[in-house]
Amino acid sequence: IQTDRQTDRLTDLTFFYFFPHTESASAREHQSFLGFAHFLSEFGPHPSLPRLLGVVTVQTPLMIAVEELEHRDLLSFLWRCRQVHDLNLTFVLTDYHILFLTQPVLKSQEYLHSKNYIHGNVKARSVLVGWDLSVKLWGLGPAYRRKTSAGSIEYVGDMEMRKWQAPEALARQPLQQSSDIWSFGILLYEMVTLGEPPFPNIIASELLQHLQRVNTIKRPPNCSNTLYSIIKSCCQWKPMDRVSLAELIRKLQTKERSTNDQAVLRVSEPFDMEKYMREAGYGESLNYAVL
Ligand SMILES: Nc1ncnc2c1ncn2[C@@H]1O[C@H](COP(=O)(O)OP(=O)(O)OP(=O)(O)O)[C@@H](O)[C@H]1O
Repeated sequence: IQTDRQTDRLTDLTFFYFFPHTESASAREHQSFLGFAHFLSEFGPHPSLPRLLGVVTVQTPLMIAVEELEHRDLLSFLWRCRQVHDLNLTFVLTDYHILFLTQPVLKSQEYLHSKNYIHGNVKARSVLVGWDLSVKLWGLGPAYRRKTSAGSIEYVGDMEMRKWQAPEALARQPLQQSSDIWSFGILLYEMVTLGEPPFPNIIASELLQHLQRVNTIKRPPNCSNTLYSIIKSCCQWKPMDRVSLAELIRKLQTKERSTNDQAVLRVSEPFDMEKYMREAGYGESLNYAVL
């Protein structure tokens, strides 16, 4: 871990995490911030993870500096892609983009799994998008919290994570690598719908019972057969029935070469943040500060 002596080398393409956030931050939170920095440094560089540029440890505010990805998180990027009339933002997404943009997410999952980590928080908000549409997987907070809870059974306490979680996680069983595959299927759903919340009509606390009945996620409107079949191969109730990571990467690569690049994904309804928060499950935890 580097010290603040390195900061003058950092460029303006740097995203900083600061500590403390509040004056009442405890010593435990201080340790946890440094622990998280150390956790990030253990991964080493990978093309599909944001680069850790340095950490200020010797004086407050403590800082973690990571490579900045200019379009920020994929969820807000998807919302901006709805505004096709906005001349400053001329991105239009097709199935091709979905197949192409999500492959780095799988590559970073593969890397984490090879190091015996489960990401546990795969969703559009955990993915960062660069100016050149490079994509990197972030959102490693829950993986760190699981590591520090020393092998106790991980329970998805946070309501706002539930809509992305595999049934076994909702049922308070330990996460498996294939739990990340389920969440990847939900991420594809978010992309096809340009950032709609998954399971919009189901209350997050009742999602497990819902999945017990239907076993998978409903086809989103306008979703192609190709994409829906990939989503379903990820979102299988039984972990062992889910497609493997290697197979999924192969599938995406093959489909990317043959898919229709013409049909632009669109959403007719204007975006409504309050509705999103409610339907994504944030409303139940009253955590409106997250976005
Ligand atoms: N390296 C980065 N480059 C650009 N934007 C970033 C970067 N890291 C975070 N952001 C932006 O800041 C927001 C908050 O990031 P942060 O990592 O604090 O998320 P969080 O809600 O705490 O996530 P978690 O689910 O990991 O707890 C992200 O949604 C994203 O828009």
